[in-house]
Amino acid sequence: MSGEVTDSKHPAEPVPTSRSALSIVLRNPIGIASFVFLVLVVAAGIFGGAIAPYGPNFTDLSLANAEPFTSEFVLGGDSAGRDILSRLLYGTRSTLLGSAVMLAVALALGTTTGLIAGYFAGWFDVVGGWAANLLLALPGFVLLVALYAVIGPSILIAMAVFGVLVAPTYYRLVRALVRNVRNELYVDAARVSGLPDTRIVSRHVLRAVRAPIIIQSAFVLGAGIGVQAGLEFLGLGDPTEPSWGGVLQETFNAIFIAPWNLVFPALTISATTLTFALLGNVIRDGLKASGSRAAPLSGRQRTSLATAHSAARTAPARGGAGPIPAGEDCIAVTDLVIGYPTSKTDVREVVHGIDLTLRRGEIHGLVGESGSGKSQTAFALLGILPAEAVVLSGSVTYRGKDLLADTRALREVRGRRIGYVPQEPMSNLDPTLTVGQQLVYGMRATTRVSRRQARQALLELLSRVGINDPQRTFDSYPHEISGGMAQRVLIAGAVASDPEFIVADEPTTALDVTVQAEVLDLLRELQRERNLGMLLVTHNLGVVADICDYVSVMKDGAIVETSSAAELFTTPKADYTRTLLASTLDGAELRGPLARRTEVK
Ligand SMILES: Nc1ncnc2c1ncn2[C@@H]1O[C@H](COP(=O)(O)OP(=O)(O)OP(=O)(O)O)[C@@H](O)[C@H]1O
Repeated sequence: MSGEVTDSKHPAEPVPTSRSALSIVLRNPIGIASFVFLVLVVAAGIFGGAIAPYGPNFTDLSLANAEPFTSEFVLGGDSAGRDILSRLLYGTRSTLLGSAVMLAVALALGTTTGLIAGYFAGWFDVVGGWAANLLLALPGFVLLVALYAVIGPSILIAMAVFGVLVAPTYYRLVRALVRNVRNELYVDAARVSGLPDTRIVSRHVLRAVRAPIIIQSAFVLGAGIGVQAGLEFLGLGDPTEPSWGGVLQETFNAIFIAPWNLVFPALTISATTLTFALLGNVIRDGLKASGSRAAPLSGRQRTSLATAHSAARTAPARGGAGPIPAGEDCIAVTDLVIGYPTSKTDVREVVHGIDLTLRRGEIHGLVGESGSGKSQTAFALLGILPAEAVVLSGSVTYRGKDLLADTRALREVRGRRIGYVPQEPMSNLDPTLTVGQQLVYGMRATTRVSRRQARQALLELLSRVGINDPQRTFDSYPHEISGGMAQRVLIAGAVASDPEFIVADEPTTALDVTVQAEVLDLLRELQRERNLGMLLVTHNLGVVADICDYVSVMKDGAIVETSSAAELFTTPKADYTRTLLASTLDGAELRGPLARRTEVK
């Protein structure tokens, strides 16, 4: 086998999900080329004076407008007889310095104000918005040219002013990002936990804005070099200092005498500008890829991973569900193995070859501690595993078809013959549509009814699932109904297509205790009325005792015991089941009252 297979107890190194900008650059050929080029430019900026063959103002009039590649002047001479290569090398430092000043000003001004406006909003946000709009509306280049009369030939001051003009782009970016982050629940949690705003900003908010700022800075640096060269080309730089734009101007003036001499300063400026843009693109693409979940494997990679994995497996850890019955009225899960790739050749197994049989008319509980693989099993049955998950082996057989292998068969039965009740009712409703719109849409996608018929049937169903004012709920948006109502709505949606089976993934976890009991009653009633088969995923043994007929106990991705609910509670077979039963508080001895403190210090 090409790669090592690891199990959940010995996980391999996780696929990295966030990387530094430098490591992203060094993993990409364009990134490496850009990085090397920029290192050379910076080296030229630092050591330019030492490596230049001549001084910046060395003049040999006999070499005025000398052609490139002469023995004296490698890149030719300008109209005053100065070496173009030496002047470019000397000019690199001022070019980089100018761009660095511009970037520092733009970053300091734009990022700080964007942070304050995004985080605290209020009047600062209003004033900041106006100021940013005003600065963006100014014609920057023209303004810099006009400023020449005031500030004189100082390219550093001109670039600092340009930094002020660029600051609004940072302001807008940072403000928008911070506004998104400040509404996140983890920021609220940090706030209520008493962290001061400065800590919240540095710990949570800055992290979110760091990557976009780096990307933006690459583009801004490129633009800065172009603008600086443009100003110097127009003669607004210091005439006594060599600069890239200055050399461009000098060679441009002699374009009809020595046209080739223009090529090298032009190439230097455009290649550096382009390199910053490429670097920005590489970092952006890299961060996008690493910020998303691990990239799903291709079909071929999945097949070879599954084949290699099957070969490496020794014995399936089957859950003891007994022989799998053939027949119309059941869903049979056989030897299901699910894993998550940790690389292209390695996989972490999270479900280890389980067997499970769901029959119509029965509620089958799937119980186990958190992380034992209950949801993964339920998702596999519905074909809604995360994109990066791989079904390494096994089958889910329904009416003679393997739903894992036959996607068409899966599409035909999912939502029609097998309904789904999710764990988080609110996040499973689209906030932009009314409850009625999405219920009608869902029902018409799975059954052949007119809009009017669907509406009528759904209003009756809403009433059946215990919603007091079906019409009002039907016309409401999800945020206008309670969590309990939302779960009833989803249950109504799941049974609207008259399915044979329902997969319910912890359907009461997100609800309060009284509503939980009502929803469980409702599920039991609907199951009996419609002779439904149900897979009920739960970590609550009380729920199992309440409504399940059969139960499978999962531990570490394997089923350790399957039996009737009555047997499970009276004669549990597996040690783990006994531990699980012993760990419930129900029936435990009451603890005595707290001892009074008699001593007062
Ligand atoms: N997208 C994913 N990538 C990698 N591993 C995952 C992913 N989703 C789930 N897992 C792993 O699969 C295992 C089983 O997860 P699963 O969600 O099925 O547990 P569960 O029993 O339903 O737990 P809970 O009751 O807390 O929902 C866990 O170890 C989990 O870390």
